[in-house]
Amino acid sequence: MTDTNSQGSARTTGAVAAGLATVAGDGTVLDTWFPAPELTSDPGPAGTTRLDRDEAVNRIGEGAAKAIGVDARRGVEVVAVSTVISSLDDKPLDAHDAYLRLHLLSHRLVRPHGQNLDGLFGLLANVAWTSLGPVAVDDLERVRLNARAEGLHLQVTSVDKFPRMTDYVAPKGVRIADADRVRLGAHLAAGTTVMHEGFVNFNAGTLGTSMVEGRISAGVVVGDGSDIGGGASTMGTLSGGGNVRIVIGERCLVGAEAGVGIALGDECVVEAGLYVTAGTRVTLPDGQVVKARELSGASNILFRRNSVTGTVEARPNNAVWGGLNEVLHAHN
Ligand SMILES: CC(C)(COP(=O)(O)OP(=O)(O)OC[C@H]1O[C@@H](n2cnc3c(N)ncnc32)[C@H](O)[C@@H]1OP(=O)(O)O)[C@@H](O)C(=O)NCCC(=O)NCCSC(=O)CCC(=O)O
Ligand SMILES: O=C(O)C1=N[C@H](C(=O)O)CCC1
Ligand SMILES: [Mg+2]
Repeated sequence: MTDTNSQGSARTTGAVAAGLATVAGDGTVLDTWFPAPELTSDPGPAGTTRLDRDEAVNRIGEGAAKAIGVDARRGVEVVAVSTVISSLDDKPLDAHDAYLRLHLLSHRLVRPHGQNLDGLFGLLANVAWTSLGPVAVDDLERVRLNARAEGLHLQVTSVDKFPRMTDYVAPKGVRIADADRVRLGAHLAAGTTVMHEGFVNFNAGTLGTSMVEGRISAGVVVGDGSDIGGGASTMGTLSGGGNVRIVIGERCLVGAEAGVGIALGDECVVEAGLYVTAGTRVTLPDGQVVKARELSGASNILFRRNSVTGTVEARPNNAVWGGLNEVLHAHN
């Protein structure tokens, strides 16, 4: 089931959304939640403006009237905003704009790599994500005491630049066994199941039905019908020197504890426990040895480490792994 909502080449489009932003005492924007972002070809000038109470109710709903205002316990003010992105090709302007782009991904309005995210990390504050909502890291101990004073136990689920996706967007047709494992900005197509060991970073995710028991790193895209086995790794490009953008094609199986540092075409299998890096020397059926990067994007290959010789081999993929177990995806 390939997701049809996503617009892979939305680069000339803009976006508009009304949302609720949390602003710390020093003016830092901690987050912005946009419940119903929209793409538009006629967005108007880029930027964020504050909405008054009536405008907020009109654009966001009745509850917005109560949601906005000062929250003394957390030392923040919640404000209603309207954010416009003139062109998704332009880099993000500020934190509101950055949050809107993350929402566009998780709402499946834009596919990974379908918009400019240059400078994103620099625009996002490092935030304490708590059971009472976002808190400025420097205010955390004071807020903890404020909570205790009211008999509340403040839970801090993470201190990070990205919140978990499901606190902002819960896309339909998706199961996520452990919500902490999926960051806002993940793109999960209907039919995707993310098990506890799975992980999905921002600007990454699935395009169709998939079982995700391994890690989908920032920028990695997994095609329809593919399975990322338990603890499997897809090599990232943000840190550690990886520079190949990983794409997993359709109906692939990346075995448990395996890893991929090259793109896979369709119908490929990587044996459990085998990490295929771009430089791995791979023996082909005719005895020729090539670097795995030369096979990047090729279809119908089974990669395995010969358990007798230790040689990594690429063979025609005759391993009929049977495809996804439909029962695990049909009723998401
Ligand atoms: C690589 C494959 C796909 C191979 O499977 P096949 O069905 O093609 O092979 P097979 O039937 O086992 O074997 C076919 C022939 O090849 C031989 N053969 C197989 N692997 C070999 C190897 N590495 N080296 C040398 N020979 C090998 C067999 O002995 C057999 O020989 P003869 O023909 O002479 O008899 C598999 O081993 C594998 O790794 N599957 C991944 C499964 C997986 O990890 N799924 C994700 C689950 S996720 C999960 O489990 C979650 C749990 C967790 O969290 O960890
Ligand atoms: O989708 C599920 O639920 C899965 N359950 C299996 C399990 O619990 O072991 C693993 C695969 C997916
Ligand atoms: Mg077999």
